[in-house]
Amino acid sequence: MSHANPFINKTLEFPSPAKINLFLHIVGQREDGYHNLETLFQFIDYNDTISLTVTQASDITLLTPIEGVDNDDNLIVKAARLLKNKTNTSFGANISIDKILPMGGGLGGGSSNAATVLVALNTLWQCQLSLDELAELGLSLGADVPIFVHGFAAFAQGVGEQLSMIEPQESWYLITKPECSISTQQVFTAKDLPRNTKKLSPSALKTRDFINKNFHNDCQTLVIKYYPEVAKLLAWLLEYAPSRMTGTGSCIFTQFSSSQEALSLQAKLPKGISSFVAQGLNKSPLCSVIAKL
Ligand SMILES: C[C@@](CO)(OP(=O)(O)O)[C@H](O)COP(=O)(O)OP(=O)(O)OC[C@H]1O[C@@H](n2ccc(N)nc2=O)[C@H](O)[C@@H]1O
Ligand SMILES: Nc1ncnc2c1ncn2[C@@H]1O[C@H](COP(=O)(O)OP(=O)(O)O)[C@@H](O)[C@H]1O
Repeated sequence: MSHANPFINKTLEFPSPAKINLFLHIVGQREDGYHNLETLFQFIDYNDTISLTVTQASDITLLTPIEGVDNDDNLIVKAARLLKNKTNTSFGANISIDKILPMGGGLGGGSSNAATVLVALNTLWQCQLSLDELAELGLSLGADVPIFVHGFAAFAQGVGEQLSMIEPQESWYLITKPECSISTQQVFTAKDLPRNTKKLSPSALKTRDFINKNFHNDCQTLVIKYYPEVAKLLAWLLEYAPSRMTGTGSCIFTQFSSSQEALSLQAKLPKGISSFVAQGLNKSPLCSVIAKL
C-alpha cells in the first residue's frame, strides 16, 4: 500500500539564486569542441522565486511564461519533463516564476531555474533521486546546472561538472549589466579566445580572495575587445574597486566588504546601466528551504 503524497495541491515557494564566476580560466578544448574550464562559482543572495503545486493530474504547466522564451524551450519546463520521464512519476505540477534575474548576463538564471525545479520536484514528487543523480540529469540541460543542484560554492573543472567545495569571502557585490547581450556560443567559437591558461596548482586555491591578479576571466579578455560598452564600464568600475566579468558576460561584479560601499558606488553609476547589490553566499538558499520540508 503506497502512502498518500502530503504535498498534493499545496503551493510552495523555492529560491533560484544567481551565481557569479569569481574567475574563469579556459585550460583546453575537448574533441567535441567544448572547453575545459577552471572556474570558481559563488552564489549571491539575489534570486528568482519559483512556486510549485503538485497535482494528481500528470500535466506540467508553466503559468507564467517568460517573455522571449517559448514554454517548450523554457529550462523550467524541460527540467520538470526530464525528471518526470526519468522517474515515471504519475504526478504533475503547476509552476510559476517571479523572474528578476537578467537573462543572458552570465548569472546562470536559466540553469538555476532548472536546478531548483529538479531539486524541489524530486522532493515534492517523492522521487528520491540523489543530488548526484539530479546533477547528472541536469547537466544535459546546461553546464551550470550541477553547481546549482549541489548548492555549495565550488572550484569547478571539466565543463563545470567536477566540483570541489571551497569557501571564498562572502563579499558584497555591485552587479552591473552593460547594454548588450553576448552569446555564449559566439564567445566559445571566437578564434582569438584565450584557451591555454595554465592549470592552477592546489596551493593557489588556499586563499579566500579570488578577485586579484592571480586569477582572471579568459572570456572577459575576448569580450572587451569586441564590446566597447563592456570595456568602458569595466574600466570605470576598476577605478573604484576590484571588478570582473562573470561567465561569458555581459554582467560585471565589483567587490566590496560592506553593502554601504556597494550602494554608494551604485548611486554614482553612469545613467542607463542596470544594477543591483547582493552578497556572496557559499551555500545556496535553496538548500535550507529543502531541508525544512
Ligand atoms: C561558461 C559558463 C560559465 O558559467 O558561462 P555562462 O553561460 O554562465 O555565461 C557556462 O559554463 C556555460 O554554460 P551554459 O550556458 O549552460 O552553456 P551550454 O548551453 O552548455 O553551451 C552553450 C555553447 O557554448 C559552448 N561551450 C559551453 C561550455 C563550455 N565549457 N565550452 C563550450 O565550448 C558550446 O559551443 C555550447 O554549444
Ligand atoms: N527559465 C529560464 N530562465 C532564463 N533563461 C532561459 C530560461 N529557459 C531558457 N532560457 C534561455 O537561456 C538563455 C540564457 O539565459 P541565462 O541562463 O539567464 O543566462 P546565462 O547563461 O548567460 O547565465 C536565455 O537567453 C533564454 O533564451
